[in-house]
Amino acid sequence: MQQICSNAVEQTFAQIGNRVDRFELWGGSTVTKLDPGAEFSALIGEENVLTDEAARSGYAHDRLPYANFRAREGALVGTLPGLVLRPKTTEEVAAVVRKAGELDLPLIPYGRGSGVLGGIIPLGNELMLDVRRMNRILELDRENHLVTVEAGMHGEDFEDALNAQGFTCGHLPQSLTISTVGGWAACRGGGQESSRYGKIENIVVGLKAILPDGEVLDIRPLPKRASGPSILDLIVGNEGTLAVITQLTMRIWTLPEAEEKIVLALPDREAALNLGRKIMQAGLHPRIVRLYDEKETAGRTEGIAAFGDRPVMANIVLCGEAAIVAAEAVIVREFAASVDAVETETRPFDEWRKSRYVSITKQWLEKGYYNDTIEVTVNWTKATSLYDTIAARIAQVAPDAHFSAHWSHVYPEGVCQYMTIRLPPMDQAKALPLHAELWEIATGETLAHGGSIAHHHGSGLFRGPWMDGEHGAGMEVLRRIKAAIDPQNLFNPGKLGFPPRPNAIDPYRDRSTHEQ
Ligand SMILES: Cc1cc2nc3c(=O)[nH]c(=O)nc-3n(C[C@H](O)[C@H](O)[C@H](O)COP(=O)(O)OP(=O)(O)OC[C@H]3O[C@@H](n4cnc5c(N)ncnc54)[C@H](O)[C@@H]3O)c2cc1C
Repeated sequence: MQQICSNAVEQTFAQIGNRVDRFELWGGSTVTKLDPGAEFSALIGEENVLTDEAARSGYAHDRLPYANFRAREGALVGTLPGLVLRPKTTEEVAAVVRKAGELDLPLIPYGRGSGVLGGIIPLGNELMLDVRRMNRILELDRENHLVTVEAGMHGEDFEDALNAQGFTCGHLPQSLTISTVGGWAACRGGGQESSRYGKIENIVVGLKAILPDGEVLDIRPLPKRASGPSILDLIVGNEGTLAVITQLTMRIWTLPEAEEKIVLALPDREAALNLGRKIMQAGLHPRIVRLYDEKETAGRTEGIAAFGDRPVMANIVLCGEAAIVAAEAVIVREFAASVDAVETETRPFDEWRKSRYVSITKQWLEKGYYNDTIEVTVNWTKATSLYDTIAARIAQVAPDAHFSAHWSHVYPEGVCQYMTIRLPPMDQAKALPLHAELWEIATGETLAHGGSIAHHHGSGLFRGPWMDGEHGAGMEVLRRIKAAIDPQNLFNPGKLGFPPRPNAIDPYRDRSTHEQ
């Protein structure tokens, strides 16, 4: 499996890179020659159909690091979208989808392009369906603790509006300021407070979405059901391949009345992981659990003596009713003592909180580095071995590479390992295969450790080659569902390991030969 993945990714993206010029020439030409612009203008207004190249160029890729590396060299991974369409309502989305079906033109839903797996990259001049004009909160239901919001609403605006009413939705990704509510659900995202509020699939309880035939799917926001498999679960995480989400109904919570911050220095990573496990298995509800390896601890704790002989940091933050917070704090401190942790000043946490929505990737990119992040999940029993194995293998193949990790999404049964990999500035011809090899090591070892290849970033384009390894027979189930719901392959073709359209860039073209 590992070898397959390595070859697939390396060849796939090297190949796409080599073919870039051809695809740049294609940019917009096939679709704009057909000129369906007028047809869509009749549905959503001429001003909401963007045809010029400059506007379409802004939608050529998301924040997939590989695409950013290629962009540094002036190259595209895919094509430009044929047109950009900006509908305002669920009905307009339905009308656009029906028209796209009639014209047999594939489309890609677009939130704010903050995805990091290439989910919105057009592979053959797809229409880009920018949902950002759908940006209102439709209902705040205080009694049932639910909010209904349009999918294109800006994440930070949404959370700010809830806070102003005394609520939070509890989904606070690092990308809060650059993403949409619909994008969170489409990618099955996870926020920084997931240990208290859950991932987005625990928060979204109902939605409206448009299926590839233009039908409106309306999932009512009910507590729980036992009426067959969950359709909601099929749509949350579909990344635009099965449905365009137009509205979401989400749980909300009152803003917590009390908070307690506990910053700990621990002897090693194993102690930190044990602490996280104990906290979650005891049924506590911390809003933040952040466990850092030695490298990430060192970068955050300069000048704090406690980390001299205890080089690993844990930040635990409790919140809620004051009496519960006080009781949980007693238990956390008992657990901390049992793993030989020492409590220290809260400065590292306070500093993290101030910059919690700021990404450091851009600064590395600007300096010519190849920076990337990979988040996977694994059971507690395999967590230490997963880290050690990946760290050792990366050091072997790329001694100059940076590798570090933290664990900030914890569950009773296991943990998300969030890894940063970074290659120093070098020729791209050398860097890209090496970058692919680091991905193969991290992802292949995750599968070998029985883990999942993705915790919250989604799969998009880049993780396609590993989707069979991830799901086994389940991937064929997904392929059949996709083929049944979307027989024309209209919705975001070529993503999530699904087949691309004929004549589009096929990122999986050579995969079968590598599998032998
Ligand atoms: C610096 C940085 C930090 C990040 N931190 C986090 C984090 O903490 N947690 C986390 O979960 N993610 C994180 N991400 C990843 C990314 O921000 C999330 O995946 C986010 O949910 C994507 O939202 P978006 O609106 O930008 O979607 P886009 O990037 O526009 O789209 C992502 C995918 O979803 C599909 N899509 C978008 N909207 C819809 C819709 N309405 N209906 C159907 N499909 C749709 C697209 O077609 C695409 O496949 C981070 C990214 C960056 C760059």
